[in-house]
Amino acid sequence: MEKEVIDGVTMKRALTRITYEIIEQNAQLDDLVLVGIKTRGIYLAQRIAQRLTQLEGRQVPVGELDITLYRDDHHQPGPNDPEVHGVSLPVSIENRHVVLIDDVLFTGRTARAALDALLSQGRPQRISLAVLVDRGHRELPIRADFVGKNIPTSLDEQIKVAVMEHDGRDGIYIQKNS
Ligand SMILES: O=P(O)(O)OC[C@H]1O[C@H](OP(=O)(O)OP(=O)(O)O)[C@H](O)[C@@H]1O
Ligand SMILES: O=c1cc[nH]c(=O)[nH]1
Repeated sequence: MEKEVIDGVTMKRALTRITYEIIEQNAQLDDLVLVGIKTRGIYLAQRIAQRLTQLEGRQVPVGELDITLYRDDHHQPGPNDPEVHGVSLPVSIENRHVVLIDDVLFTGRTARAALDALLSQGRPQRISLAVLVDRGHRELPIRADFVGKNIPTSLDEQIKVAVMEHDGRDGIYIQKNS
């Protein structure tokens, strides 16, 4: 059974805070490119871009990465690395500051695959990682630069982020794997 741990209003506030932090760290918003990781990271990237426009009056390009986990058991960390299926970047990332955006950071394997995919497209000046939820249990030396919520979990739990655009509601939920 799933339990709501963060409601939609609090989730929106966390995204707004991440947006402010990105602004603070980027005097030159001209150099910024946001890249969302499928599925929900793409919607979160679009929302942060919209908020940036509202707050700063600037349009920031948003790209997409399609990365699928190849795991025997989707709920447990496994030995197989995620696979990159698609990279869609609206502008060159050469010498830009790329902020990768995902909903959940767990083992870090998706983020690592995303870094590989980005670096195959050019040489950004810098790559940062923004996640709505850091649930711990890293298997690689990867950390997020911008974190919406740290939610400590056990390995038999799963974090589900719901976004209005895909799930018809906003919120963060935790459920026990059966
Ligand atoms: O740090 P990791 O262990 O790699 O886990 C994090 C990834 O897992 C989820 O993706 P999922 O494969 O469930 O795809 P989805 O976003 O399309 O649901 C989540 O959206 C992250 O991309
Ligand atoms: O709990 C988890 C782990 C990986 N990906 C998720 O979306 N949730």
